[in-house]
Amino acid sequence: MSNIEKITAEDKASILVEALPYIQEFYGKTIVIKYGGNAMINEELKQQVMKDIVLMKYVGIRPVIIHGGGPDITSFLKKFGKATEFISGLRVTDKETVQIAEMVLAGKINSEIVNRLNRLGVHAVGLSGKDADLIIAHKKLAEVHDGSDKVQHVDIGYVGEVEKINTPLINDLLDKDYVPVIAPIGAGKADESFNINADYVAAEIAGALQAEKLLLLTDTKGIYRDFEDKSSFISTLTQNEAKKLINSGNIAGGMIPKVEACLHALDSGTGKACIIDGRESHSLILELFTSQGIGTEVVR
Ligand SMILES: Nc1ncnc2c1ncn2[C@@H]1O[C@H](COP(=O)(O)OP(=O)(O)O)[C@@H](O)[C@H]1O
Ligand SMILES: CC(=O)N[C@@H](CCC(=O)OP(=O)(O)O)C(=O)O
Repeated sequence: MSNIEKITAEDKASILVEALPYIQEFYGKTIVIKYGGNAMINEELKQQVMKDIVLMKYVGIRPVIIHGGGPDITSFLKKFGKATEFISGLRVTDKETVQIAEMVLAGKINSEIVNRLNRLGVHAVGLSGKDADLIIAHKKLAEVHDGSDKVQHVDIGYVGEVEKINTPLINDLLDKDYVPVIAPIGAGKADESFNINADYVAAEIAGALQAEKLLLLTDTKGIYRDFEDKSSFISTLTQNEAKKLINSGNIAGGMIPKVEACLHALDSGTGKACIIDGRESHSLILELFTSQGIGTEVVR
């Protein structure tokens, strides 16, 4: 007999009733979810994440999905014979790379997520930053930390920084009951495309919408003081500690944009920002509808 079969009818009812205060708290609220490429591991997990989003929608939450797809971009670059390089968690992006990134993010991953959500009974709409100028962007330089207080700025090509979000478009879609699914490609003013780290896009959108929460789904339990030491898990990370850990190199690679994104989202009016484990079954509904705090909450 599986564990779920051992749960009595009374247990099942009390699990549902325990969710009631959280359902009331989030009813009508906007929650921005960043669905990272490293959390898109297998069919079962992908489908669980989709079901969690559908459940959120059906209990009256306004979910907005920003997706990544870094590992898929890397494997397509390889097929085209192109190498991958990251600087401070950002992909070095030449003209061909931005075309491939746009093809993979807007063409492949976005439509896959939209289709899955629609099959599960919500009306999802896929957008890239170019649709109705959803994301206007300009060039971003990478910041390289060398352990001292000095920061070096490095040109990494067609990597963008968000300049403006078409907030009314997202609100219109939410008001009409659609679930927006957004690919992190920015529209440049000279007709160029920009590849933007999805964490930054999610933060800008969470701020623009004054979202209740920003949830970043990734492939670790959250943030560690020392990534090699699993006993150094941090459940609440302050801005001061974040800065120290980035400067010392303890927060590195793809975790840097995530932490910066959380701090920016909080600064621009998002209620809460959390990094949670997208590899854990139903991490979204556990985070939202139970008292079980999972992941790392970033605070000012
Ligand atoms: N201090 C840290 N705590 C947790 N993860 C860290 C830390 N420093 C670096 N990382 C790395 O950041 C990764 C998450 O970023 P990334 O691979 O870009 O994920 P995603 O595809 O979800 O955006 C983790 O898998 C881990 O390797
Ligand atoms: C500039 C930059 O790094 N862009 C990212 C965009 C995709 C992304 O953010 O994907 P994940 O969320 O899966 O990491 C990239 O090219 O990988």
